[in-house]
Amino acid sequence: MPDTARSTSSSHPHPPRVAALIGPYSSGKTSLLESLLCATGRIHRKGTIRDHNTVGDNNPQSRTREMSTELTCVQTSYLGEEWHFIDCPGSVDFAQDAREAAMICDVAIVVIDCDPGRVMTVAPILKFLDRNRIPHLVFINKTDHAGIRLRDNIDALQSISERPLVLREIPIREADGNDETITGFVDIVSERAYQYLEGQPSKLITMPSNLKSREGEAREGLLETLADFDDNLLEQILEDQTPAPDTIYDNLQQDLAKDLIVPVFFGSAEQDHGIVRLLKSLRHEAPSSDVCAHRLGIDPDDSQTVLQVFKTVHLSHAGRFCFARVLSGQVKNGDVFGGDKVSGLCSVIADKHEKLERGVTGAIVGLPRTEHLRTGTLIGTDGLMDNLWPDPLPPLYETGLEVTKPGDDVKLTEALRHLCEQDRSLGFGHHESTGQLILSGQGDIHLQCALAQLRDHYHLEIATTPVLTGYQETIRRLSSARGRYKKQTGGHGQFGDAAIELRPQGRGDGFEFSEHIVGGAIPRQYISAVEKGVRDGLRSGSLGFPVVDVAVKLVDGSFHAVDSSDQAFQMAGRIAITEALKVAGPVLLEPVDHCTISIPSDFTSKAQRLVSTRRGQILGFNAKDGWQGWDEIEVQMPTSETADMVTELRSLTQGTGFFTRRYSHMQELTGKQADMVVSQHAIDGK
Ligand SMILES: Nc1nc2c(ncn2[C@@H]2O[C@H](COP(=O)(O)OP(=O)(O)OP(=O)(O)O)[C@@H](O)[C@H]2O)c(=O)[nH]1
Repeated sequence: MPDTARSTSSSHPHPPRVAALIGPYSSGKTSLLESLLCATGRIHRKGTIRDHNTVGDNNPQSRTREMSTELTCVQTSYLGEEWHFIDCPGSVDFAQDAREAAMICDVAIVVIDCDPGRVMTVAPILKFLDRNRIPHLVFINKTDHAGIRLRDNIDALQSISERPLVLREIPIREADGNDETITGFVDIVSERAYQYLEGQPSKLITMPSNLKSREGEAREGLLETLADFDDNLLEQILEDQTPAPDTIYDNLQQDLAKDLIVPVFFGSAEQDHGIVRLLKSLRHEAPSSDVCAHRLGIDPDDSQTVLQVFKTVHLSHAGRFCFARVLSGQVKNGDVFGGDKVSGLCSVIADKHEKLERGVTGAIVGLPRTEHLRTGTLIGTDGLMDNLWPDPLPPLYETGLEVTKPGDDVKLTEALRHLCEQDRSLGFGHHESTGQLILSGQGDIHLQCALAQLRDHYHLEIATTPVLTGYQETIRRLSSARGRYKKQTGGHGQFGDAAIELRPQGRGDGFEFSEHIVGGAIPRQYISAVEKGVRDGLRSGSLGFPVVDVAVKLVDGSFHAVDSSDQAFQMAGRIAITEALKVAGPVLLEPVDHCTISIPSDFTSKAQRLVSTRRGQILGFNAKDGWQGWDEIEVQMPTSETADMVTELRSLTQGTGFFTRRYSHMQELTGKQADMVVSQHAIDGK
């Protein structure tokens, strides 16, 4: 295969390096992995997505959905150097896995579709890489179609990338009917031209004469960008000197390692176009693992062995199984990390685990049966270390869960704990006010995959239920009522009599109980029983919901020397409050969330419309801090409207919009909507 980069190869091969294939949904990451593995000899025949026989996407969920739902790590070697490629899911539903993988990689290969209309979908990924200073390059995939306009893609991409893009090659085109197809490329550092050949490596050809000026222009652009970060190079350019190729390569290597530039390549994973070009650049320019180690806050020359765990799975044959990158030293069986003694160390090649004697610095290793390690753990043989690992993505979508077989609750809790360890962006818990068991995640597909795992791996039968809203009720008017409880059934009777006044309190002021009993109308020992009865009665008001923000004053009553008891006064309190509530102007309260919606500015007006159709109130909007080209809208919106908002928000914003939410306050709900809630509640309660 022709060497499209430097012909000199380093006399000291690099220790293992890690490249994460990351990018929007369906941009071709799994196909690119297949192509890279074939080009490096790890596999001899490429599988296809259509035939469900690719190395990546090898779990049942991925195969069925024809989309990646989890990470695939594969080890290979290229020209004597070890590489670990990680195919990351592209769907926003599985973004957590992609983020964890990006954190430990030496370079992220951002794979995008060759479609300027879809470029925006990569914006959140670029933001994540930029914010965490993760070196990355772009591979524009699917350039095998006719009529491709690379320039439009690059312009659109530059408008969302904080780092300057550096074009590494330009296309050679040939007429194809009314359109043109890309038939090769010119490497603008070596200034060599290559023609793609079907099923074979690209062929070195003479540079087409009509491309010379375009190539010169592109090269000038590349040098100018590099000179922004190197004064010597700037001087050479100003003095009209031609920099030596090694100077350019050194700049490319250093600037990528410092995450100052984003080199751009193009090709076709399906046709194997541009793959060797990409591999050669990775070989020469991707930083070593010490850059990643520094980024994660450790000294790679530390005398201890240090591991960063980036993925946890639960396997039937290996218990809790952690994927970790060795950031310093060498890991071997018998080493102790915190409370965990390494045993059964293995390499990870997709779903195959092979015994490993030692994992050297830079390598990805598998650690079976761990007790204490979790995704995000940074740990050395001397113990736990401080960590710069990002927080998990906040939940955006929810469903209610119920086991259909009685007695499965404990098993379900354990299974959910496993799933949430595997994917930190999943969560579960009982709703504070409704008590409903809620599973939360990033979107509908995310939760569907979790449910499929509960069914297939944990053999649990689960029903999903709509998320209940924690409605409450309160009152508008003062009222008063008397509750008399009297039973005479021979022998000891029951007698309690309590008169109360009920008044509304301010929103959020809660419940208050006081008494103004004079002349011993109710003996003191029964007053707390009345209060208990009142509190019981407030659990379900006249609309059927818990009553809040009311004050009750016990003002009068009577008792019987023999028949009165705690129980009788509790009943009296309960009757009194039920009667008082009926005439106090009951009103429904619904919970309201404060949401911060983040969207690229192009979509701000669409997002504002979405807020108003969902009964939201816009409190203001601003440019999103540190996110050039993005806005942030502050909103108050009923909780019942936010539960599934992400689906609509994504469809309006090419999958880029997201939000955070927190409970804000309760607000009155009246009219038709309130009537619907009350009548539905009455039906459900029956
Ligand atoms: N024409 C063309 N199609 C491609 C190319 N690469 C991938 N595809 C097709 O694009 C679709 C998605 O490819 P995948 O490799 O599964 O994409 P992905 O990025 O791994 O998908 P997710 O991980 O689910 O985000 C499949 O139908 C591929 O056959 C390419 O270079 N050219």
